[in-house]
Amino acid sequence: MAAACEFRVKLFRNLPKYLPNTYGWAMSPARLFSARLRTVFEDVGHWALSTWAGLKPSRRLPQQASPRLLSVGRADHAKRQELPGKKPLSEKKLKRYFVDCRRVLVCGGNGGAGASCFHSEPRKEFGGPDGGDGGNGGHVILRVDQQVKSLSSVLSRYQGFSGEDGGSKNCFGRSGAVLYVQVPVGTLVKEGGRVVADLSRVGDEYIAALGGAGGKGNRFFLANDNRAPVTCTPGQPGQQRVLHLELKTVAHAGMVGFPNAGKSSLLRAISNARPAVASYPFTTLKPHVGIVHYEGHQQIAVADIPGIIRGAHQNRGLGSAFLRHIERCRFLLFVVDLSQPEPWTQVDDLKYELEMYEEGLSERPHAIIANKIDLPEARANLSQLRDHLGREVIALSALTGENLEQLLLHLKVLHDAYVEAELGKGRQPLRW
Ligand SMILES: Nc1nc2c(ncn2[C@@H]2O[C@H](COP(=O)(O)OP(=O)(O)OP(=O)(O)O)[C@@H](O)[C@H]2O)c(=O)[nH]1
Ligand SMILES: [Mg+2]
Repeated sequence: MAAACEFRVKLFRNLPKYLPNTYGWAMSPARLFSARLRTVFEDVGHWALSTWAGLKPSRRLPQQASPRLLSVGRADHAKRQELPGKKPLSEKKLKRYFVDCRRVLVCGGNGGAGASCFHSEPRKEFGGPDGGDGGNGGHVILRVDQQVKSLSSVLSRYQGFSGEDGGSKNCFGRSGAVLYVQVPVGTLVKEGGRVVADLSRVGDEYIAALGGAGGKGNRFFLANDNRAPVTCTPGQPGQQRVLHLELKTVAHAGMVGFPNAGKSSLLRAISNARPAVASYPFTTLKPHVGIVHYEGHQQIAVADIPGIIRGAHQNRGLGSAFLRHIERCRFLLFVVDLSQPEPWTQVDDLKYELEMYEEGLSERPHAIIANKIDLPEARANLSQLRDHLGREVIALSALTGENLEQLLLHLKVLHDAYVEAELGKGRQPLRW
């Protein structure tokens, strides 16, 4: 099927001519990146299109073209990529699978009891105490697993494995195995409203409940003044805790915008994520993360956050609960519907809501994306928006794919700046 073909678009050496270099980007002539997506800009004459299977001679690149690679997707093409016969899950169903809060009762395993018995052998009257100790109960440990994307697989109660009882002939009981609970990256563990752990990196572990210590057998109590102790102790019960797990989606970039601004359409256009798109507000009910692939196996994770409206911090619309997913995003993309009158008010409102949620959140590195440039009223609003904001705005259309390459390039610039800053602080940058 033609739509399923992988396309690669070769970007000419003279790309800066067509992309306004208003960000002062260092447009390196070297290979910049290639995003593994399917659609191309057929309307840009200076872009040539090649597929591995069958090149149209008229569309072949000229010999002098540099081998810089770039490709981007287009929302309407993206829709056709869905596998035939496999119906995508509706947003409502997806929401059921996406759980970002969980209350969990965790109980460590109980310790095994110590044994009380005496050595018995023919012709050996006083064999002495030989009761072994009980095994320790197993801990319950929360462990970050990159494959787990929501807290839906986390149960409401976990009971750790108990240790075995001690036996005769100085046999010690086996300790209970550790019970691992897999949680997604970005899980916050709270107890009584207090944050006790922040599992933000792959492989992070937190001991949620300690296993109880095993009891002592009577052999343990053997002493010079007591050669035949009968005392043994029971195992201790495991620790019990009620924990609140909270997921904060971890992605490089977070898309923030009013409902219907086209965030989901944009994510579909630049990545393989498939959030639902519809013309009614609050279509998206849970965060979606899409991966944008660049050359050299570099990946940038972009999160589509449900729509935010004015007064979200007072629980209007879907409320501000989703803003916590933005907290972990390293940089933001403010998506504005350019076809609406006075689109700059959207940016102001979004920044205000972010600021009300957490001070300084709106100051994160960000870009302003003006979507729906294909509509005639949007074109008229663009210069006004630029004047009001006094900064560069990336005007594009998620529907037609117009100017998506500028967003992809800027995304890379933001990502590179983040990586540099993290390395400068001696920290490992987030890798998807
Ligand atoms: N003309 C035009 N329509 C667009 C464009 N992008 C999105 N739309 C339309 O805008 C409507 C809303 O798009 P969505 O992607 O669902 O918007 P959203 O921001 O994810 O909305 P919520 O999930 O409700 O927050 C849909 O009908 C899209 O087809 C665009 O670039 N041009
Ligand atoms: Mg949406």
